[in-house]
Amino acid sequence: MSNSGHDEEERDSFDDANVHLCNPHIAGMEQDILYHLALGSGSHDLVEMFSDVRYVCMGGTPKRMESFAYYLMDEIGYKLPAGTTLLDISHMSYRYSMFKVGPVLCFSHGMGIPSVGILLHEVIKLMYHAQCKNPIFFRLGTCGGIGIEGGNLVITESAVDGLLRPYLELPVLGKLQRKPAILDKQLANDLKNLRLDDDPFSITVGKTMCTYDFYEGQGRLDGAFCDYTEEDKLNFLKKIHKENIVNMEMESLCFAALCHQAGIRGAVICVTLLNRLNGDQVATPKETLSNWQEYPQLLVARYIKKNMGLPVNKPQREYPQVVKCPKKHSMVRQESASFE
Ligand SMILES: O=P(O)(O)O[C@@H]1C[C@H](O)[C@@H](CO)O1
Ligand SMILES: O=c1cc[nH]c(=O)[nH]1
Repeated sequence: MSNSGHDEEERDSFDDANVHLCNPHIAGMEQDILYHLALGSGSHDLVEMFSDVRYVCMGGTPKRMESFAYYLMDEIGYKLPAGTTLLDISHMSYRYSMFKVGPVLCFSHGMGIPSVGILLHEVIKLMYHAQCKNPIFFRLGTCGGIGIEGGNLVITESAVDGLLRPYLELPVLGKLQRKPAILDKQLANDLKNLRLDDDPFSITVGKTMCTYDFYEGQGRLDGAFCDYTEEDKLNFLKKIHKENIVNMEMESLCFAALCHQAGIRGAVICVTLLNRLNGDQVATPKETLSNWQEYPQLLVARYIKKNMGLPVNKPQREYPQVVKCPKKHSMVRQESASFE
């Protein structure tokens, strides 16, 4: 049995397999309206529009995903049909954004489990209706590092909730359902191995704590409410760090659980915005943050290019280098003069 919950023979047959839905009702429906994407199996020719999709990339903001779509176009050498521009395919939904670059679909998923969960239901159904073969899903996010300085990458090995439980718990028809939050270990390792010596970031593979809130849920002292001390906070962060939890964000649990349930290989790659052992506020200049947000994109673009048989290259532009310090949880960043 592989870590995706499917045995190797089953996995091999996935390589050319359509996405199957664990829902007997959909096949019998006259049409399926993907309401939050402003698409439908009756209103759109989903096979014509999307059957060539092999990679689904998602992240919090529309801007990040649009930039990623443009970056991918350059990287994979994809040309838009003459006279057309990159369109937000689901702009009529006013909920999520969606861009297609050849075999890659890029979505914004908003913040938190409810938002990414709705998107994932509809994207998984889209893959099914479009008869996509064995798509791979990536979340390209931001996170708070635990013992890792800002501007480095974490690839999630497995996700836990705020109580360190490795499943998504969802009330369904008045009962709690538990969906195991398992990610593909091979995919995580393959991504990690794509780091190049010149890269300005380190990559850590470890456990991610996925919370329902950015402030109290992540033990911050700077929310509108707080009834614990700095010592309480640090004790908690150090305790979970000992359990190999290396970052906190707000979507990985649901992403892992729904990908696993659908039999889809998935990976979560987040850039750290700060080391939570040193503080709570995200005080890094915006320009630096937007540079850091490109790091997960570099790695995922490399994975896609390698899979497509294209050469993998080092970053095409200069990024500031990380300088390691001897102190345990500490690294300082050497800002390049042209950068700030
Ligand atoms: O993909 P993003 O950068 O939105 O993910 C993290 C988790 C929350 O959605 C958000 C909090 O700032 O950032
Ligand atoms: O600390 C952080 C930073 C980004 N996203 C989070 O959820 N937490």
